[in-house]
Amino acid sequence: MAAAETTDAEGLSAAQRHLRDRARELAREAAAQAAETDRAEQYPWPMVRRMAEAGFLGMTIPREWGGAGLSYFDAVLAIEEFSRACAVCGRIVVEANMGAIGAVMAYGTPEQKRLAADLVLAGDKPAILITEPEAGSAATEMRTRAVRRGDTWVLDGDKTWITGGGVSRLHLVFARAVEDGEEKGIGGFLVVREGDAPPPGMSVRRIPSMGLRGMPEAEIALRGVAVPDAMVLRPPGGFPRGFGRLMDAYNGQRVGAATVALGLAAGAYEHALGYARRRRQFGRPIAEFQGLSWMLADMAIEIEAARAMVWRAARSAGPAGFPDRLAAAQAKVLASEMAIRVTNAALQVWGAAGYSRDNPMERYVRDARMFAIAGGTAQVLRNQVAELILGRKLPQTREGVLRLAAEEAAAGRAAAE
Ligand SMILES: CC(C)(COP(=O)(O)OP(=O)(O)OC[C@H]1O[C@@H](n2cnc3c(N)ncnc32)[C@H](O)[C@@H]1OP(=O)(O)O)[C@@H](O)C(=O)NCCC(=O)NCCSC(=O)CCS(=O)O
Ligand SMILES: Cc1cc2nc3c(=O)[nH]c(=O)nc-3n(C[C@H](O)[C@H](O)[C@H](O)COP(=O)(O)OP(=O)(O)OC[C@H]3O[C@@H](n4cnc5c(N)ncnc54)[C@H](O)[C@@H]3O)c2cc1C
Repeated sequence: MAAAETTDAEGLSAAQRHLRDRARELAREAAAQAAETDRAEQYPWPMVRRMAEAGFLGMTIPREWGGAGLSYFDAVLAIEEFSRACAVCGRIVVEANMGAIGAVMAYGTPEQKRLAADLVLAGDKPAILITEPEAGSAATEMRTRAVRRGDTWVLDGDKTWITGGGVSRLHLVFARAVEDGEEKGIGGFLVVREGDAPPPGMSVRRIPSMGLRGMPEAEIALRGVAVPDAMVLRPPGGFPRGFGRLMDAYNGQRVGAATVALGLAAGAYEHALGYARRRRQFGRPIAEFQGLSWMLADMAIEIEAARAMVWRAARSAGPAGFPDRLAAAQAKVLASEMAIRVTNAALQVWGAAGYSRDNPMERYVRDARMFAIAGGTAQVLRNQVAELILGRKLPQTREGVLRLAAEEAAAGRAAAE
């Protein structure tokens, strides 16, 4: 029988502590460039190369494809460290280990896996294209279509708020699959940018955003983009179950996004704690004022609670190898809302100095804001948590609510007869 692995008080193995220490070390370089990345609104390519060389991109890719074969939990340990220093870097590590790359590694053909693994290990952060101008939370109402013409699928539609638009090479496009004139369900289509220009038929327009300014967000128009049949990602159950199985993979990225929120909150808290000890008013360190020390205490409590939920979600990988849907949604709601509160409180501790753009606190506040919106808003994820704990579908459309009411009325009449 194999000896049980020794873990520390946090439940981490020696290898996991080493991974975290390595990430912490490299995150010092990430910290040094974070302000300039934000100011210049430029994707941090030099840092991407450093993270790729150090093996932080593609950690979760199985060894047979050249990755490190690490778990989502291992990846989470590294993502928190990068996000404390530079949330843009943290998000790059998320998308180079979870989401689209997770879906390809789970459902892809050997050729698709080879292609995706090579791109990510060389420094690509894949993009996932779900949202559309008229289909945000209601993602299943997407209109983008992939129409089969022989061995080629032709994509037409508009995607928006696509993270990495213009810098990513691998794109996982969610679209309605139409074969023989009939809609079959929602599928995943892999589109690769080979050179500097977008692939034929794809155009990209950057959206100016509030935070995480080193990471481009973009509108992406797809006009007759040709995808060979060999680049269609076919999860078990085919197109009719395509959306659900692709979302299974996306639950991993929800945990990743929750980790970035956790990391940046922890980074802001550390800056606030240090400042509260140093800064003196009324002849005393400001940390001695109960109004402030309780704020610091609440920050510490909230961060620990979020970390516990994020770790639980990351460790919950189900049969498909992805984190559990309920645990992922719970962790993301808690961590994203916590990050907004904690970064705001941290800025408050700094007083006017926190409000200056010479200081990282205002960046932390801006960077924290997106996580309760992207990847499923806090409201929509609460709907999902409610459905899963109640064990029933809670329809959001008017038609769905009316249908449910009619079904319940019919069941009531049948019971009375
Ligand atoms: C799921 C929703 C779009 C609600 O739409 P519907 O009410 O039409 O859909 P459902 O009937 O609830 O679901 C359809 C189908 O999918 C399965 N499903 C849904 N969510 C999950 C999940 N998280 N994990 C596994 N399976 C899931 C569901 O069971 C159904 O399966 P069957 O057909 O029964 O097999 C809406 O609730 C929603 O999630 N909206 C948010 C959309 C979203 O998250 N967009 C993210 C875009 S990417 C992004 O933002 C990146 C940012 S980042 O930094 O990560
Ligand atoms: C920084 C950033 C990065 C992103 N990256 C990506 C990406 O890489 N790929 C991608 O595909 N998408 C991406 N998105 C898009 C993101 O997934 C959507 O913004 C999100 O799903 C919400 O859609 P929406 O913005 O259209 O809001 P809407 O769906 O229009 O919602 C507006 C408001 O209504 C609420 N609401 C809507 N429906 C309900 C309901 N049923 N119950 C209760 N409240 C409800 C919402 O919570 C929200 O407060 C990103 C967004 C941001 C901000």
